[in-house]
Amino acid sequence: MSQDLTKEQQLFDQEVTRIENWWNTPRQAGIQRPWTASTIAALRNTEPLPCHVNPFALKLWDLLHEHRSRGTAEMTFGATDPVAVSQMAKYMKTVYVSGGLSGFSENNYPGMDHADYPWDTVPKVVDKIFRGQQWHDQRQRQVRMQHPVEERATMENWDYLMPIIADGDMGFGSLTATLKSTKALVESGAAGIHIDDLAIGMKKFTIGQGRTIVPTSEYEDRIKGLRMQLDIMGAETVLFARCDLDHADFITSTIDPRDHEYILGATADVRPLQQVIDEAIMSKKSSNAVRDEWLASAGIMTFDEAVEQQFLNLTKHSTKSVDSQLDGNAFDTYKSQVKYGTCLSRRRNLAKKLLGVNVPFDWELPRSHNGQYLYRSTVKAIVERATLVAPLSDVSWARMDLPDYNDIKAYHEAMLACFPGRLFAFAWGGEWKFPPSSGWTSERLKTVSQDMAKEYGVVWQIQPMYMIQGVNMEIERSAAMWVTDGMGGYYDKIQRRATERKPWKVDGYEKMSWCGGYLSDAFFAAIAGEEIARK
Ligand SMILES: C[C@](O)(C(=O)O)[C@H](CC(=O)O)C(=O)O
Repeated sequence: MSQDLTKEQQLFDQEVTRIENWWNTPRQAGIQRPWTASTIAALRNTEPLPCHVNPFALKLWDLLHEHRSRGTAEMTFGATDPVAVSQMAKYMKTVYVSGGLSGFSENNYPGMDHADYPWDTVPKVVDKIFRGQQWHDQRQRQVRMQHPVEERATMENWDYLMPIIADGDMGFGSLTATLKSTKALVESGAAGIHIDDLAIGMKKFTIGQGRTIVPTSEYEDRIKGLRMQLDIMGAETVLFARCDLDHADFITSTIDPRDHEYILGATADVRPLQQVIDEAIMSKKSSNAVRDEWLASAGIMTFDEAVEQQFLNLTKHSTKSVDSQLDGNAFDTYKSQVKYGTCLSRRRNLAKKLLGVNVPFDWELPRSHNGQYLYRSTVKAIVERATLVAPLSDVSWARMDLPDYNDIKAYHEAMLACFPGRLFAFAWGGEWKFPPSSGWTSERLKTVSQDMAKEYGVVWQIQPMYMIQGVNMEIERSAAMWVTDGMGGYYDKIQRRATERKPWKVDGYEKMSWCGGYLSDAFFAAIAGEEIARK
């Protein structure tokens, strides 16, 4: 390489200006970055590759904003098969690539969604779908161009090039893994990516206890990592900041004071939970039963609750001498002095000063086998995390399992109070019961998607993996039919119905257009020198 230092600096400065100009475009202007354009320029290649996903990402961005201004939502579901996606294009404008579904259907070692599949599983599925979409688009265009203009008006014309939103899970490890998986997703064709605050290797939704989140600071770093990689690539990819704190039972560490308010400790004089469980296992007792017993006896609560309990005890059992020292408003004073991010030791000191005694509380005692700390999830904590990462992300998403409608409402209202006009995403689940005790009525359920779009701006709503139940039922039906009715059944129930569909479907079913029959013929004809387009 030549050593023209002036030229090198000039090119670098030009790149910095290009980045600054890009950050001033309407799509980028709302993002508040903690780094400068020159930092990003220094992390770019000397000749950055064009980002082929950008038209799709901008299409997604516009679509979400159109929905926001109309008060409607894009409804889609997770798919891993490009053929299925080609049919979805008739009704929806985006497609979701679910990690759970990919791990279950695109993996040689399938299993429940513990995000334990190889980190490049989702990028590979995105790549497959992206290429499939391009091919369907090419196939349709070629069929249409075979017909004169006036005939084309009666033909189908689908937009197969639906922006893909991909599951980035928890970034799959350290920050460098987050950067790599973001890069792979963007290169594969992801117009949107979501990333969450679950702990790597600890995603577990199958049994009662298990959801583990990382500290706030680690979540913030993941969002920063993803955004920084998008900046390095010059990618318009939409960043969905998902927060999985709802129903979380554990947090991996106490390092971030912003989480201290929600970490649970034992207030009774008990032995460490894990020690008790280990002994139970040795003596062939049920660890679950022992655990439940321990939890019931340990006085598990947050530190603030322990302070309140101590305050109530002191006031109830106060003697004259204690009474004279204890301010009757001590707990209110305590509450007014602890703020978001006040660490445990300051809370302890303050409580001691106001109550005159040490408040018993130990968050080490309930730690789990893997060292996680017990955690109490609240809507307030979700809002705090979502608020923190909102300026760096484009869409907020509170992941809620078996959600309480009142929580959904409280979360979105709190966020909108800080960020009016914010875009939100929401994932519905499978086999949820929607009980009235959680704010659900059959009336509400009927229109909840539309209502959430209109009232809160939840513009992207998905059924992430569970639509596969519908697909399974169709396959089951076809399998039963084929086995009992054979070719006669296929002819009558599938072939005839597909080919006789009116109006004529470009997608197919005639002359094998759905599997590219026309397109192959066109290749042969063009090579032979025939004109294949009609006017
Ligand atoms: C959206 C999700 O990430 C997925 O992989 O589809 C899962 C879905 C689920 O387990 O219900 C998730 O929400 O974590």
